[in-house]
Amino acid sequence: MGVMKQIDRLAALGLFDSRVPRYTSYPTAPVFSPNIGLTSQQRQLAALDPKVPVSVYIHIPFCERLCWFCACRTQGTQSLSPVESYIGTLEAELALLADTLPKGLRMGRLHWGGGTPTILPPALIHRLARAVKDVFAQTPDWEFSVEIDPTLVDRDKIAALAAEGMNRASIGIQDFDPLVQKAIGRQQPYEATLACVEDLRAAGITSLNADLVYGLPHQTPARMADTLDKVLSLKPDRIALFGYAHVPWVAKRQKLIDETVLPDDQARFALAGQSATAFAEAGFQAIGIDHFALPDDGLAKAARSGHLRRNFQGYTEDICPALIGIGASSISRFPGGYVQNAAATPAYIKHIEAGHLAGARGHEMTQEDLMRARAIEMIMCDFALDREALTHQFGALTAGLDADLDQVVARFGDLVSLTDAKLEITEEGRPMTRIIASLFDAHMPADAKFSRAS
Ligand SMILES: C=Cc1c2[nH]c(c1C)Cc1[nH]c(c(CCC(=O)O)c1C)Cc1[nH]c(c(C)c1CCC(=O)O)Cc1[nH]c(c(C)c1C=C)C2
Ligand SMILES: C[C@H]1O[C@@H](n2cnc3c(N)ncnc32)[C@H](O)[C@@H]1O
Ligand code: MET
Ligand code: SF4
Repeated sequence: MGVMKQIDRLAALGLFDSRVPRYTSYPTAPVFSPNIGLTSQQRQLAALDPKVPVSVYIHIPFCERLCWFCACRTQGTQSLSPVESYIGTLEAELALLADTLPKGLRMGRLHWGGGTPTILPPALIHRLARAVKDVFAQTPDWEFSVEIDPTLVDRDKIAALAAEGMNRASIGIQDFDPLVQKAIGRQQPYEATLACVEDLRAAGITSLNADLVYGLPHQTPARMADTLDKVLSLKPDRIALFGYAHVPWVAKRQKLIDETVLPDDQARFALAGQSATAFAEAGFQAIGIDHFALPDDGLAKAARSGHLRRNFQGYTEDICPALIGIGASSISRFPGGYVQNAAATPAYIKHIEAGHLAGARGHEMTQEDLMRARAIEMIMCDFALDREALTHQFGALTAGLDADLDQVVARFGDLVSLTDAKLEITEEGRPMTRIIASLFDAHMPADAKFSRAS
């Protein structure tokens, strides 16, 4: 089928009109309830099995510059004093966690995200790392990943992170074109990014991810081609390519984006396709809806063996069943549900200073929720819903999906195939993945104002 024909068909099925979640969790964070908070958090932390290692996520909600396109929970600061005081609050939260968690719990993974963790000077990097390691002993195969802003990092910071054990890194790039950068309020020279990558490799980083965004103002095929060349010349192991989510009603700073120069539906679709082709030609394997990885990278191996998972950071090969989120707006995932810390930094600080943890919203999972969460995760990771595996895990409950499966087939026809064993999304149907996943979402709010599906 020609490109135009495929796009028309997908458009008629709602590709450009649908507003659906990205399913980094199910249920998604917007439907968490304020009735599930501190009490649930304390109970679920205390109930963790100390023999099973956890993942730990720490959120640093500060940046030196605020990029206009960005929908992350973060605030701009020109001074280090709120950052230093925030590290003190994280230390206090970690001490509260130590009082609540079972003794002997270890971490298999540590991730620092944001915002911009590399806003921390070396002394604060060491302080925070020490506070985490005081509470969580490390497993022998412990991994430590950090989100790096190439324009706000230097050799001393990289050396400090490496000394604390950082072995993976993710750098923000978004786009290298000067006109695009100007239109998103983000200046980032290629040379500075290259120097950062060289420093990271010299410091022993074996897995390097680069974040890119398509659908930004002024992006054209020619400018994108140049960005893609530059990104590939940095030799990342993984690439995340996100579709620009324009949600100025959520992220107020996006009001600075000139909507008249945003690529339209067809142009966005073409930019995504052009990028995927360039990555494939460079030897990258496509992973899920928005990631690419070299065949030897752990993410590609996990995808090939059916062990890819989805969490708040996107796709992962992380197998730890629990994730403890620390810091403002961080979400913890427990075997029985989710709890999110107070989202605004001042509110988060108030909770911790009052001497208790900061859980403010959440969701406790029923068996039905757990079954649907796994079904949606399978669709997002494998483009397939393995009915046999689900039935093996959840028994008769899985029959509750039959009506949804019929609806998917009725709506998407030969873009999917359904057998007793599994539902599969065809290559051509893949752009519809989030929309198909949403048909299994029993918590989808009627008035949802999510970002677009394409
Ligand atoms: C690094 C930044 C983050 C990205 N996702 C998250 C973070 C911290 C996780 C996250 N994103 C949203 C929520 C919900 C509630 C909240 O606390 O704000 C959480 C926990 C919402 C959200 N994120 C994006 C949008 C458009 C929204 C609003 C609702 C929706 O449309 O789903 C956009 C977005 N954020 C990130 C990416 C990669 C991305 C879009 C591709 C990173
Ligand atoms: C953590 C990563 O999330 C991506 N990111 C941040 N904000 C948005 C948005 N509005 N739309 C798409 N991607 C976004 C950037 O690529 C960043 O590096
Ligand atoms: N803040 C960093 C950057 O923009 C990391 C990615 S965005 C959370 O480069
Ligand atoms: S893209 Fe990174 S540096 Fe820019 S505002 Fe978002 S978190 Fe901060």
